[in-house]
Amino acid sequence: MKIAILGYGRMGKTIERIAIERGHEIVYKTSEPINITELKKAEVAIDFSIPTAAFNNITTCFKENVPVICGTTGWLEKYDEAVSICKANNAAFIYGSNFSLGVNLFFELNNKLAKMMSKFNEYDVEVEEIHHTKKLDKPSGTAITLTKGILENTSKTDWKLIENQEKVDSKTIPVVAKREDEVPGTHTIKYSSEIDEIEIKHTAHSREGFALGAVIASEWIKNKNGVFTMKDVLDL
Ligand SMILES: NC(=O)C1=CN([C@@H]2O[C@H](COP(=O)(O)OP(=O)(O)OC[C@H]3O[C@@H](n4cnc5c(N)ncnc54)[C@H](OP(=O)(O)O)[C@@H]3O)[C@@H](O)[C@H]2O)C=CC1
Ligand SMILES: O=C(O)C1=N[C@H](C(=O)O)C[C@H](O)C1
Repeated sequence: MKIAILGYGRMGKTIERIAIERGHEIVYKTSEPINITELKKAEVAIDFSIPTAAFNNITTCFKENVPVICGTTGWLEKYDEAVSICKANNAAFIYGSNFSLGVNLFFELNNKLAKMMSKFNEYDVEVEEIHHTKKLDKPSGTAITLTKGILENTSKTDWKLIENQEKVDSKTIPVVAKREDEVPGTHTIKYSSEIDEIEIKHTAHSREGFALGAVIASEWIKNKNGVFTMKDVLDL
């Protein structure tokens, strides 16, 4: 396939390598606003850019009828608007806060565990994410997806990013975001009672899984219209 890479940073470069290994051609790569003539050479665009650029990038692709895989996080307040523009243009779109197979399995496990734990009030839940110090957004998109999974499956009603070990009320999920040198991405869900703790954790060892998932999603979306998720791609 002919692929455009929007955002040629850490992820863009990893995606380029994996896409070429899988027989694809990178026809356009940029770290600047889109050049439409260049974009039109592509059969699919993969956006791993920055929070302030993602919405413009993906909606430009919708208008030019280039399917988009978007992994950029930190712009989700505009997700619903993006979906409307996608549908209005009969375009194709996948946003994923995390494209790795492991994390998408972890999302399912998190939902199931939350549902199970919802019957037991003696446990408090906490979400923690750790990422490298160059990450622009906080909490991570993955932590937000995990938190939404807990909200959908328990009686919790809200979440809050905790900066200084502050306490939250019993209806709110505390989300802790830590930044450490080169960490690619670690997410932990912890249920604690007076008696014990139950913890599930996903640790990414590199960016390979995110990039491979994004390339697989771009292969999957070919000849499709509509708004999809990695759950559709992986048939989970
Ligand atoms: N969904 C997932 O599985 C994953 C998502 N991510 C997310 O992907 C995004 C990118 O991460 P990462 O590669 O580590 O970040 P980087 O900072 O390494 O890369 C971002 C790139 O986007 C460029 N950029 C700036 N403005 C634009 C623009 N208008 N259009 C296109 N590109 C632009 C930056 O250029 P410059 O440096 O010149 O500003 C930079 O090269 C983040 O939001 C991150 O959270 C990361 C890993 C996995
Ligand atoms: O910025 C990153 O690096 C990552 N961002 C994504 C997120 O915000 O969840 C996915 C992954 O954890 C790495």
